[in-house]
Amino acid sequence: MNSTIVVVDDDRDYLEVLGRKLAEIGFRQVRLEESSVKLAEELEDGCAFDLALIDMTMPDLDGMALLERIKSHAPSTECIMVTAINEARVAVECLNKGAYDYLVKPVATEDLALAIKRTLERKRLLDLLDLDKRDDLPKLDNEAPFQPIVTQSKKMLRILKEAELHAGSLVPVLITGESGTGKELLARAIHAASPRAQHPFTPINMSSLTGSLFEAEFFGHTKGAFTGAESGRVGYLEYTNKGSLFLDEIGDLPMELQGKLLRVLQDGEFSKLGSSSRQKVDLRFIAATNENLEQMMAQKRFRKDLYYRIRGGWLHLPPLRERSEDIFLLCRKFLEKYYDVNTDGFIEKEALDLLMRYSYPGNIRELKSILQSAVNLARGAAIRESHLPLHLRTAIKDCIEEQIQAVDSSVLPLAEVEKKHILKIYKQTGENKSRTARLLGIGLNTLRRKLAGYGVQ
Ligand SMILES: Nc1ncnc2c1ncn2[C@@H]1O[C@H](COP(=O)(O)OP(=O)(O)OP(=O)(O)O)[C@@H](O)[C@H]1O
Repeated sequence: MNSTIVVVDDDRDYLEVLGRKLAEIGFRQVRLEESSVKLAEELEDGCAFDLALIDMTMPDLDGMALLERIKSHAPSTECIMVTAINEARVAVECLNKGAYDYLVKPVATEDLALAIKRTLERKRLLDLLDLDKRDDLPKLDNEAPFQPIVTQSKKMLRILKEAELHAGSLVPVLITGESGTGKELLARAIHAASPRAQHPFTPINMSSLTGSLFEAEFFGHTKGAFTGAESGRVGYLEYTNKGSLFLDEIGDLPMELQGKLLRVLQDGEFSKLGSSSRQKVDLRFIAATNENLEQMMAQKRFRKDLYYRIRGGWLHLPPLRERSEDIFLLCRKFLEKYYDVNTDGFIEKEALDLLMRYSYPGNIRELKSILQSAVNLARGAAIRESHLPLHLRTAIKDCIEEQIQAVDSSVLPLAEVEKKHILKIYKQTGENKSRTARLLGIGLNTLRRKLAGYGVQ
């Protein structure tokens, strides 16, 4: 596991005992420290850990004094006190001073694992709350898993930090966003940043599942389970054991299969087709959709219990048109295979202008395919306007004309201009009220009121 832990105890033998137990539980980043004074100095110099396991009785600086110093200099380090004396007064004092838990020696591995799990879960929740309050941009602790996601958008960088915080825990994560915004890429990054990174990541397209396929695909089957089952087959659940299951397009899962999926999520147990024995699996679930699940629930097309089960953490990816600062970076990333992107000449200014102004209904996937086609047409030369698809050039020309008309219509009363604009966007979104409200930056109720005023239901 990726959390950083420091254990402080002046008794070298006990330090090593705890070190071994932590390795057994799966923690890899553990520091064993005999000197509480040395650790306090380092923490005061800015060093931080996710968790400190602190012995109470130590010479020079005892556990209680170290706890106080940690809470004033590195408050985000959670502390668990470890003591030889089981005394309620001492325990209460430690908790009052900011320790999260209190363990009595000798500590059983299961108790240690449980206390650490609870403490790190609380830390994750506090870090998530803190993220909402902060104005500065949070840094990723482990950048490598998120490297494939190219972005400099502040919105996106905050989402990546949130994703990193969820990655360390077991909570199911729901990723929403329009098609092509990078939901699968983010799901892969969460898996890679999680303690499960060495185990399988299995993407499943839920829209392709039918009633009979669901069980065969998820549970697998034994030899002879049904006509034609000439050999046994391992299903997604068994294959992915200890890894992450990516439930893509979950909004497209037929209602009759949602109950079956819910049972899988709740029980973590299943029986192969053709077998009566139950098998247990240890899985992390990540789901994604470009549907509005809340709307689907209101229309009774998506089960509420399943929704709350999959939405432990919720990450919503903004469309590319809301992070246009990423367009140039993405162009560089997608073209670096074919061009020397360190020189300015790989794409002509007019072509870049068009790419920067386009609205990308297909998001990053669309940008990628536009560039792939442009590379083919340019045959090694810099990409020019004429290498870009006609629909993109036309869309931008139309948009410029509309802007000119909008200026011409400045003699219209303001209410009339507003009405025209709202109705235009409403039409462009296929009469989708939520999207229209989001694009216009107004509340859904305000939009409904205005549409009703224009005689649109
Ligand atoms: N920030 C990014 N940086 C680099 N490549 C990206 C980024 N976001 C998306 N991509 C690329 O864009 C393409 C679409 O991404 P992805 O499949 O993850 O989107 P999606 O939201 O899951 O789409 P859908 O809803 O259609 O399944 C992929 O080739 C992916 O690698």
